[in-house]
Amino acid sequence: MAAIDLSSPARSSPAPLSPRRGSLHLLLRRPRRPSVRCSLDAAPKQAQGPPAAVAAEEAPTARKECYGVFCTTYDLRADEKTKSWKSLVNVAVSGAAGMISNHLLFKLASGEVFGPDQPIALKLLGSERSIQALEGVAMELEDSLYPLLREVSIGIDPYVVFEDAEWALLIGAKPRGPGMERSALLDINGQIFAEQGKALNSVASRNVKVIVVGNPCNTNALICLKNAPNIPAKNFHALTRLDENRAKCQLALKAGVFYDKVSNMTIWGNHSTTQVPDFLNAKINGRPVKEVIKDTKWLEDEFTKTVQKRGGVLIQKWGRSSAASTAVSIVDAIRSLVNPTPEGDWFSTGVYTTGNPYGIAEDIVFSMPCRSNGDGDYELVKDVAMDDFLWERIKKSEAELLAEKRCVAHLTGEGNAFCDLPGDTMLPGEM
Ligand SMILES: NC(=O)C1=CN([C@@H]2O[C@H](COP(=O)(O)OP(=O)(O)OC[C@H]3O[C@@H](n4cnc5c(N)ncnc54)[C@H](OP(=O)(O)O)[C@@H]3O)[C@@H](O)[C@H]2O)C=CC1
Ligand SMILES: O=C([O-])CC(=O)C(=O)O
Repeated sequence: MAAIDLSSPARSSPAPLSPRRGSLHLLLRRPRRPSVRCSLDAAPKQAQGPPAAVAAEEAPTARKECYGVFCTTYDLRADEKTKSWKSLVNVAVSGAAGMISNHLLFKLASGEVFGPDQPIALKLLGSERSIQALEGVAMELEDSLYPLLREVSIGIDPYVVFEDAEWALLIGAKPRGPGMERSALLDINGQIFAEQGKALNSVASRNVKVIVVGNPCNTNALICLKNAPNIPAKNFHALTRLDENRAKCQLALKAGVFYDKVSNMTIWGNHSTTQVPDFLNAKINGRPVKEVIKDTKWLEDEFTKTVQKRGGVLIQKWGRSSAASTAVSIVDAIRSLVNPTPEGDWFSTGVYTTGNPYGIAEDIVFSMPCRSNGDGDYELVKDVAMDDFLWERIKKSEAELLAEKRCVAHLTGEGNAFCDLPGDTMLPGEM
């Protein structure tokens, strides 16, 4: 159990009668469920009475799961300002007390991700290790007075925290420590993602969109989707948007243009040092990169390696891995799915390969170029050029992912694991 004192006076004090802007729930183990909610779709009877009083009458046992003064609810439809808002979106975040989340959560709550008329419920997953810190995160969210942030809950059981999640941003994962074999990391983190996949399968929205950030993110995403057979495999993503952003930045620097002039940037493959930043299809000012940057040697060697190892160089400078830019790239990844892709452009995301038009091995999670019409779904881009240089590198990343997959067969329901990982491949942060 989490080290939380549910009998503390702060949590057992009566719910306040004055309306509040949000609610914070503390979620522990099944079968406890929060039943006091702040909702835009409040039932009509709630709309008629004093909201806090209704909550107190209907959910006496829920009170103990609330956190201090946050145990209240109210009818947002009664408020002129919020009447035109969309209905609440449920966003679950794991590793919510970690560094990336510390940037991301405030962006989500501000409205810059889902839009200014999209109220949001944040469901934060921590662990016994982090639950105190998570309370601190939730308190900071409350103190930020974000109008769109209508519900915050924290907990350590994914079966509770992921309930009804429409987005699951899976960030929490054990970092690879000194001397730890990559196969051990795959196993430890794979178990986390297998459990979270099962939890999503049981309790999340049937159309939940899942973005796996925790490394090794491609194989973690594969494990997660294999453990969630009732959720479309297409809904699972491994975050490679940070790599795309890094690649755009390097091309812009070399061409002497601002980075908004770089488009059609694909990262192919694994979020590792075998990833392939594609300069064959990318464009600068609408022209093929190779027409603008004539230094082919730079593109093939320096550009490719710089992008592959950017994370590691940053760790050497900072002493920790990219957190702010990763959070920004998660925002970009979500925005690319909830807004139509600009005409002629695309974005990169690690997705399930089954049915891909490129000839990449089926049944792995591989970063590829995608477009969206803004409904949360995507299509793979078909008209991309391929040459020997690009294809050779794609095959190397594919081989790495196939080896990772063999290594986690025990977690994907495919028999006994057999680990023969290529020795020269690493996470971007390892070098
Ligand atoms: N795909 C990408 O582009 C990128 C991915 N990453 C990856 O994102 C992940 C999170 O990074 P960041 O937020 O900086 O990391 P932090 O170390 O700050 O946070 C990671 C969180 O993971 C959780 N965790 C889960 N299991 C364990 C475990 N066994 N041991 C320790 N912690 C665990 C912890 O939360 P709790 O105790 O609550 O579970 C912790 O708060 C890492 O895997 C990192 O490699 C980082 C940058 C880019
Ligand atoms: O290896 C890490 O943890 C960091 C990482 O993924 C990156 O910077 O791309």
